[in-house]
Amino acid sequence: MTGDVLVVAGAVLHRSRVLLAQRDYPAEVAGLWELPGGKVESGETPTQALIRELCEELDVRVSVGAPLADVVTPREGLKLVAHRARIVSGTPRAVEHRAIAWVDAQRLAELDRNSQIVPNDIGWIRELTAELQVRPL
Ligand SMILES: Nc1nc2c([nH]c(=O)n2[C@H]2C[C@H](O)[C@@H](COP(=O)(O)OP(=O)(O)OP(=O)(O)O)O2)c(=O)[nH]1
Repeated sequence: MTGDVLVVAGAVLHRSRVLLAQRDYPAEVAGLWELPGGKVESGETPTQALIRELCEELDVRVSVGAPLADVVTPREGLKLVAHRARIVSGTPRAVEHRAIAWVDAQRLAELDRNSQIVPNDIGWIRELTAELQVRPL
């Protein structure tokens, strides 16, 4: 349907870790961790939007891979998808977030247990936790 908002997030993977970003706003989610990303703008593909967002938010160039299984629809008119991504150039830094962190499966599970993940992302985090456990250190 036109007018729907699509948000694309990146599961940036390196060996057995994924890059998480800590939100600084709004108050309800400030301090919680998410996959970086943002809204797909008109005329963009989700891949193009993710490349742009990760450049703006992390100051890196990425290549975009396969989507995670979970498609999240927190409310009507809003859909969230996540794609695996890899850094092809640059060193990530928190341009728009409070902090960023490379997180392994154990730390990811701990953040989930402690309710430190934004609620919409929990399906992705569980999928990633399982995936990171079988990736080479
Ligand atoms: N980026 C991102 N947004 C998420 C995640 N989970 C989740 O519910 N969201 C929501 C929060 C926001 O309502 C929306 C994306 O907003 P945003 O502020 O990151 O994106 P943006 O840069 O395009 O937005 P804007 O502030 O320029 O309007 O999706 C996630 O893992 N990553």
